[in-house]
Amino acid sequence: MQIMIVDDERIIRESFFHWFQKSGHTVETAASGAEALDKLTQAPFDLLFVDIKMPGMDGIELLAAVKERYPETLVVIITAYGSIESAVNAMKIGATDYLVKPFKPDQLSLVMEKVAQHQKRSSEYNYLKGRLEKITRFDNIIGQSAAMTAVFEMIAEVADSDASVLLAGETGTGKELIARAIHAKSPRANLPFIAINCGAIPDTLLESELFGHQKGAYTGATHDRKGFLEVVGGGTLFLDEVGEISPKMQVDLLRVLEDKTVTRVGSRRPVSVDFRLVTATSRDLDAQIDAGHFREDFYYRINVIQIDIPPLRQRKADIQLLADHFLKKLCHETTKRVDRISPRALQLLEAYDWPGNVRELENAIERAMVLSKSRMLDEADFAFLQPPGKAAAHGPALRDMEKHHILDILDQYGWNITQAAKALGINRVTLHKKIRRYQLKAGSRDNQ
Ligand SMILES: Nc1ncnc2c1ncn2[C@@H]1O[C@H](COP(=O)(O)OP(=O)(O)OP(=O)(O)O)[C@@H](O)[C@H]1O
Repeated sequence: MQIMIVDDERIIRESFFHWFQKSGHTVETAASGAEALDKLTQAPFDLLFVDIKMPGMDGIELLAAVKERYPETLVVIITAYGSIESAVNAMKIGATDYLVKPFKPDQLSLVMEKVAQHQKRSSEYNYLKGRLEKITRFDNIIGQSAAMTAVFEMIAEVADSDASVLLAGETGTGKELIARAIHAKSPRANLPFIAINCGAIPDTLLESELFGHQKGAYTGATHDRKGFLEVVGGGTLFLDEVGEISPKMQVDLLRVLEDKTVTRVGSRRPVSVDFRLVTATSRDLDAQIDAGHFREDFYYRINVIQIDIPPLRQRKADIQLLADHFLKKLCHETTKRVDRISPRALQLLEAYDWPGNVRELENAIERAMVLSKSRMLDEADFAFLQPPGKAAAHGPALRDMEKHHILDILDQYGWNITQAAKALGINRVTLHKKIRRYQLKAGSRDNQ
């Protein structure tokens, strides 16, 4: 065990130190409550022996602070004969046991037995908690908020059918993960799952990727090639950012969905196809329809069932679970031993806005872990997260200026993404990312 002795009397610290070191424990000492708290921020401790009477912060105050910040750390109170009452009070606020001075080694052994029993009970508790955690995850999707539980239920309900599903949610909310879960729970689970990000591929390439082409259809088409609509062969086709598909291709896809046949580019011979369609969007398709960028008939075809995935800031109950999950996952993938997040750091994570949602949380945990020097991630490890509202305190932030400039250019080019991206000197994918990040919409200038 990692043990710390907190006592202002050097002789007590030293006698404990030798006794525990002989028993094979790792021991640290601190001469005051403040020193103990400082050491706790540097490394985790399993057990603290704390003298009640100390100048400055006394043992009871230290106990309260430890229980608040490090609830898993056990505390044994050391008290003088005659002040047992305060030791009993200490037990009420979370001490595991108490030891009366002066004491003999076998009394210390008895206390250690009690500590061991306590640890056994808490590991049983953690085991049960682990089992509960299994219930709060659904096919690798973590969540315990009411919103995510409703999403899990929807997945289970729709998986069996062949109905087209539209997943609507901001970037990084887990749409692809959910699409994969729908496929994994469906009767098509043993057939391919193909994911295509329609926002990242130029239109002509997307056409040839989806529909395939006949030899000679264009320069460079040196042989016949099947598109994904054929290759998917009975499986699930996931079209991410479906709002980016051009109106022409929407018509072509609508035909495929109605006829269940596909005609390769440059060919006239239709081939039968079979697949289940799952699509996702981070944009408001209703607004896109109103703006004339998205076809209503195609929309109804892909949106037989819609699952809305709420942004992370609207399901704070999931943050701790997700943060622990990523911590465990990253620990497993690296050699770094970081296994806890301090309660204050968690408070900070819960207060943050998460514009990039779960993906941003995963990246934040990874970044904090790489830089952290202790086994526990603390508030300071997440200093790179801008607290909500802080940017506004110093006039318009760079972020706001960028947002308004992009909106100006988009309006100027009638929301033609290709032309606006060119004018801004960035590529289309980057522009789409910024539109999503700033949640820009046609006509949203009026609400700025
Ligand atoms: N509920 C969750 N549980 C565990 N991991 C999650 C969860 N939601 C998202 N993730 C993880 O966050 C990352 C982003 O998820 P995903 O790619 O599914 O989001 P998305 O909504 O499809 O994003 P985009 O719209 O940008 O494509 C992935 O690494 C994914 O594994």
